[in-house]
Amino acid sequence: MILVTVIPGSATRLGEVTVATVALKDVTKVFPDGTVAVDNISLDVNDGEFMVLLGPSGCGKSTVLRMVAGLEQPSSGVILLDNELVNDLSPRDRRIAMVFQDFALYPHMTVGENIAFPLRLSGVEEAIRTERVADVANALGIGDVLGRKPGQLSGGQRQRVAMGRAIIRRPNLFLMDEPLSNLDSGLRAELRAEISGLVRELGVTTIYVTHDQAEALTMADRVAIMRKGVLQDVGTPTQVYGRPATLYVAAFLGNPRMNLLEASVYVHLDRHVALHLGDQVLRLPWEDIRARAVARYHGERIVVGMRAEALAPVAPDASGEVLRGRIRYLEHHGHESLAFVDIGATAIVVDELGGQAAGRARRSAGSGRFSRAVQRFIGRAAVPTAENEDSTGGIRTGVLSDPGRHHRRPAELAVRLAPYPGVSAGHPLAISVRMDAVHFFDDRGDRIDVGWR
Ligand SMILES: Nc1ncnc2c1ncn2[C@@H]1O[C@H](COP(=O)(O)OP(=O)(O)OP(=O)(O)O)[C@@H](O)[C@H]1O
Repeated sequence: MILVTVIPGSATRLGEVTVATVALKDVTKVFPDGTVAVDNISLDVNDGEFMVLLGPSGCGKSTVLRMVAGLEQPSSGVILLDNELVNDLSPRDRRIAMVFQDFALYPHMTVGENIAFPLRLSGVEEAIRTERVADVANALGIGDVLGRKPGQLSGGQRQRVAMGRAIIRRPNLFLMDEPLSNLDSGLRAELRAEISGLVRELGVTTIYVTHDQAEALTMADRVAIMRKGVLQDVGTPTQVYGRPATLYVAAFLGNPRMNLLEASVYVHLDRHVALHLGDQVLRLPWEDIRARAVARYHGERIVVGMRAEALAPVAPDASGEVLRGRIRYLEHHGHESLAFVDIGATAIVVDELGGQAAGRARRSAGSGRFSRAVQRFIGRAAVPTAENEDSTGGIRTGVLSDPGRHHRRPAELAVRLAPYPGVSAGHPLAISVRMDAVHFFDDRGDRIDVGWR
């Protein structure tokens, strides 16, 4: 891997950037045809921070970036750069540099001339231009190709030249829109380390747009996850991965994807909260700090999320929180194999591009003896009503079955196994579940939790 070398002192010479913070407050963008590309987003980017906007195609990431750059006007809301309202400031007055996916270099100019071009436009004299081009090119590891034309460069080198041309202007703020998406995966991995290393050395506040979660999780100080113009979650990679705010974020991040299973909640006072997954039951002990929060959904359906790292194959007779099923199929990835196990439960499939989860159904106070006891115990009125307990005392449907928001299908639990295990499809598997690593989401798709980050 080629590392970015920013020699001591050169960062200051290259950088000389001033403080830049970005704040979007209640920003909405509705295009003339009625498309709501950005829906009431508020987001603060700190000075020197590397903020990644992540989401599927069409969720509004580029529109946010273009509004910060001044290329689009917000329909409502304000954009502040360094606490100054810039809604009406032209792009050129914002000291912003943008790097796009389809960066265009001038084919007839050398690398050096391409990088120097913005300085030439602003009338910087040649001696200073030459010195700054050398600094930037060395920092980007392209100092030895300054005399070449773009056609004589690799894709990665061309992208570095584009970066160099953006950096040389000493922007306060970098805006990057999928700058790596045209490159092959090996080069992408190499360049993402270089780019994040370089902008950190330079200390330039950066907003970086991508739909690639690996880029987001590896490069960002913080990640802002969008869906259909709406901000879903903002946090460090560890926060959004480890404690996703919504079902959507949980489903979007991670490989393999988080297992999301429909569970019926049944409270066993003082003992545990039972989570019924089809015919199988997991128990969340009362001692678990989240048990009371989950107990509020007694008699209802929630979504239980388990990443593959929360699951481990165990001996068939193992006790504790164990799910049992049969392997439906295996995927071999070289360093590991994934078993997809039919455990007779229902999976909730979140539509990446579709609407948000169902609106919260109103919960009414319980009326039965058991309900009242639970209510007293957990101190809330969110317990089953006569209508949602069936005649056998079992649990009836909650509100997760709104087909417009999610769809359901038989669950195939993704479980990590050693590479090429001596098992095949049809083989029974017992899987232990680390209950402390399980996530809970309500019918609206919001995290059920105590406290927050
Ligand atoms: N000028 C425009 N007029 C009407 N709709 C637009 C316009 N520009 C973008 N849109 C729409 O706004 C929504 C958000 O687009 P945007 O380009 O911001 O999404 P994105 O998340 O950056 O997607 P991608 O990753 O594919 O670039 C999309 O539905 C898009 O079709």
